Amino acid sequence: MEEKGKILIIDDNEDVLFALNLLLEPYMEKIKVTTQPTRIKHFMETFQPDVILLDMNFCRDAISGQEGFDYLEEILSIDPKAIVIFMTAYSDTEKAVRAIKAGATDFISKPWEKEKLLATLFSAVKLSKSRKEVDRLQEQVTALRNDASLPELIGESPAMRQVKDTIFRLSDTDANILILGENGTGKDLVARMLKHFSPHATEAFVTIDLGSIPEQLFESELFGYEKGAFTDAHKSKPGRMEMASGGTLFLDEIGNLSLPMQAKLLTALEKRQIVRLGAVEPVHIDVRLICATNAQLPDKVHEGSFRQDLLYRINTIELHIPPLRERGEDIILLAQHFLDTYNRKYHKSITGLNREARNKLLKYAWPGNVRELQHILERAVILSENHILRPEDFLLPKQKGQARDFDDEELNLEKLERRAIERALRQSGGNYSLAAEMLGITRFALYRKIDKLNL
Ligand SMILES: Nc1ncnc2c1ncn2[C@@H]1O[C@H](COP(=O)(O)OP(=O)(O)OP(=O)(O)O)[C@@H](O)[C@H]1O
Repeated sequence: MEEKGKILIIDDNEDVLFALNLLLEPYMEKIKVTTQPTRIKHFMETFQPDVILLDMNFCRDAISGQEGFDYLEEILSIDPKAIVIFMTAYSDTEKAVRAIKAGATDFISKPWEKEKLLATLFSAVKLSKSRKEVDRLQEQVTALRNDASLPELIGESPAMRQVKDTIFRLSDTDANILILGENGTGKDLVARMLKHFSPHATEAFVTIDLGSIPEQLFESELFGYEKGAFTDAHKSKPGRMEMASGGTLFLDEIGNLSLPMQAKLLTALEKRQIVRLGAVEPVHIDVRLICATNAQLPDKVHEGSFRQDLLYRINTIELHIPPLRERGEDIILLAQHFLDTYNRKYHKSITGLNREARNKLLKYAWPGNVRELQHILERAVILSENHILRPEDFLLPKQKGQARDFDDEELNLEKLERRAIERALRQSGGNYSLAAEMLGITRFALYRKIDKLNL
């Protein structure tokens, strides 16, 4: 079916306007007619026509067509992408050619042939709609690209070096990647890095946080909709998958997706096409998929709340981001990094953290990971009056599980020592010097104890 559009007709002859209105009414969405070309601007602003049908001569007996050219110029100065069709006298081919050169889209001759007139108008409406759609998509892509300022991924611990190596090794692939890690470990940042170092680096990067969109909006967000698909759909809108086409789609918190939505997502990924809500025709999509979750997806598969086939589709490569408590000195590197950031932001000049403050951060278990560290540093920078941050500048919540390693019942010294060493090694990310410092012994003494306890 041909697409209906809004047509503005400008002609000084009322009979022509009447006849055109009558003829076109069944085929068009809306029609406005006027004998006064001086009202062009008003109609363009209030009616926003898809196509303007413009007569060439307005003064009685005028034949030069110059007025038509003047009005065309005015229209294009208001909207350079306006679609204008000239109406010319039958024999005026020369003027018609001139009109196209001046920026008109097409012309029709008077008296018109109905079929030819309709065909010309339908293709003009189609052109207008696709121009508007392309404009909207381009705007969205530009906005998304500008948004992609990439912070540095800080970390030199073995676990983080491995993450960085994997990101670089994946730089020339298109494989679907599943990023796993606790909340706040940097999954979003890693997804952006993957895109930044991929063949799609300059294309769109579109994120959708499946944990935050209500179930009933899932389809319209992901697949888009056509005008009139539901009560509030006043105009058509592409979904996130369509916007990401040619680039990267980042599905955050994929573990939160309900089973019916998992089925819809899987179908779209398998068929590489989506159908907008209210549309009939499918749209081809070509996206590189990156997903992230803090959930144990294999457990969810086991209990029947996550589809095995969807897991296979999204986890071609799995990338594990370690919790902050296992990254040792990275905690200090990150603290220094956030200190610099917030010094700049709040115009402070705190130079660093003293030894006790560093130890306090190293011993804490960081359930909220890097995000929690970032907030703690921001608060410390704002509130501290010291030149160097001290332990009292960091108000760390008391942790429920903190005493578990040393529960009240346990008095056996060897067991206590073993647990303390194991915990220090875990928290230091396997760095012996740091673990020794945390335990308050020398590196040499630590080696001896590890040997004695057979750790
Ligand atoms: N290694 C890092 N270096 C620098 N900044 C980091 C690092 N890791 C995380 N951040 C910062 O910490 C904050 C939280 O990171 P991010 O949002 O990527 O975590 P996430 O794992 O996606 O969290 P969630 O699971 O809650 O979605 C962000 O401001 C991010 O820029």
